Amino acid sequence: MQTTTGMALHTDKYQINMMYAHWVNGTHNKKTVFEAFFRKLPFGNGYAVSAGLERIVHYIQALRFEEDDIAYLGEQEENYDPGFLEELRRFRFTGSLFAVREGTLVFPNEPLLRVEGRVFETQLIETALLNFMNYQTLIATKASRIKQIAGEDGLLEFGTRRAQEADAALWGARAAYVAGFDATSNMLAGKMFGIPTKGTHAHAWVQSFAEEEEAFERFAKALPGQVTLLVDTYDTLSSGVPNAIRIGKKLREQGKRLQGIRLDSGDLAYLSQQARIMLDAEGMEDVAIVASNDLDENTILNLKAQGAKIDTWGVGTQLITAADQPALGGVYKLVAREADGPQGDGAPRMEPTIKISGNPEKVTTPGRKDVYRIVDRKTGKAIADYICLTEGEKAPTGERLKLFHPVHSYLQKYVEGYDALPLLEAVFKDGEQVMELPALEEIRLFHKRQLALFWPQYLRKLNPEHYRVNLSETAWELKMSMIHAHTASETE
Ligand SMILES: Nc1ncnc2c1ncn2[C@@H]1O[C@H](COP(=O)(O)OP(=O)(O)OP(=O)(O)O)[C@@H](O)[C@H]1O
Ligand SMILES: O=P(O)(O)OC[C@H]1O[C@H](OP(=O)(O)OP(=O)(O)O)[C@H](O)[C@@H]1O
Ligand SMILES: O=C(O)c1cccnc1
Repeated sequence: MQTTTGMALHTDKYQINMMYAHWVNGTHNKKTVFEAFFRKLPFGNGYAVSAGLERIVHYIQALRFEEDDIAYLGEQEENYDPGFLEELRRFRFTGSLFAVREGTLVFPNEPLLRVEGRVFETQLIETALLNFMNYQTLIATKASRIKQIAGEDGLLEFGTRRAQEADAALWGARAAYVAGFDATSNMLAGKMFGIPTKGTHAHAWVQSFAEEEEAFERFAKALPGQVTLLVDTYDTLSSGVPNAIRIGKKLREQGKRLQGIRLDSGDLAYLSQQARIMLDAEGMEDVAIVASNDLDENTILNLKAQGAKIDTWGVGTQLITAADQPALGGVYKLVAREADGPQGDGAPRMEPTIKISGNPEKVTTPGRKDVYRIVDRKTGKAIADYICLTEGEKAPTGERLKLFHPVHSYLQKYVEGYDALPLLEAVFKDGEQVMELPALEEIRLFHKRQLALFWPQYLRKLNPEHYRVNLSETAWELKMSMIHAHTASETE
């Protein structure tokens, strides 16, 4: 389930077969550089929220082929050579990982991960890395959209029962918390990650007693400090709310307080307004109204526009399954490889590599790259992201900088008076973890600060402005020369 040990086989068979073919050819220790990025933002959003790194780190730390993995591989129809299986027995990740921090706002075509190492290991981990990065980034992005609309209202993650199995529920709850949700209903997620947990009660609680009022009373007696009553089992306004008010009064007499009521069906705008009037008439202005029922950012926005009196939103299915776009299309592409032929005495000589496609959006950008967030010193706001090669050119340092659109090169501009914040940070170097992972609260805060770096037009839910990700001139020229070299050799 949530374990990251024993996950060496959490990969596609073609990775094992490529590892094998490299081993047979004696090329398995050749150095490679891969970068992971996505091409299209989900949900029509203006940004995505990076997530998944913590799990990636745990996965890499624990990456070993256990004896039962080796035995299973030995049974495959490929009939792998025992020498290869022996090599897998000794397998350890010896490469380097550079990654953007969880909670970072990220954009299409910029590397979120850069993995460097022997092709034997960089190829193996592709599947798991994309699996973790794509799902968690998707859910963090969906949660961030909901948070943008909910503002300072409470947000509870209720998705577990509808999630695509247990891992999705747990890591999805964490991704939602990173992006601004306040609590989860999933107790294991609370225990594992330290996310605050919250819960009301279900219709079954009310149904298990003859009378709704009795059910409320018994619940309040058992949990006097934590009473949020679900008021829609029979009839919200004629039964649920009046009964909740009666319990609220009793609690008040005991010096306690009814925390809230929960609405879970019907017209949530109308019912919340009426319930608010009824509660306020009894001096219960401090009793919160919680709403749930297939909510997402659109229904929440709509309900707010209708003047719904809802303080806290419980969001499940739509968030945890990213229902309107159930996958993020992140990819992992080879950008540099160890050159053939004799190597010098020092580090291996690397050369860029490109993937050509008839679709210009799918042509990869060759070379080992870094990405910087260019922030205007005067406004403190991000202007654009800037991708440049790690070798053969200078990282941006504040002087006049030419920005290039990576696909439409005629789109260019110059910027000055900026800070260039590097987004990719070293997480592993030569197999050793060099970054201490931040605590979850720190990640959440970091995400909040990230949002403050962007003008609101990039953050709005509907038709946001397009934030630019640019290539350095040198990276652009390398890409063009490699495209030309390939197309020229094709026409020869
Ligand atoms: N005032 C409103 N404006 C827009 N959408 C609303 C409003 N009130 C509720 N909704 C949403 O409309 C949908 C109503 O779905 P549905 O008709 O299945 O629920 P219901 O009949 O009220 O409850 P259930 O079938 O769960 O008992 C939900 O997604 C809910 O969040
Ligand atoms: O609607 P979601 O955003 O997924 O939130 C979680 C839902 O789970 C519970 O419902 P339950 O499982 O009892 O089903 P029902 O209310 O949909 O009948 C709760 O009452 C919410 O309606
Ligand atoms: O605590 C709740 O109200 C809750 C938890 C999970 C799913 N729906 C509601």
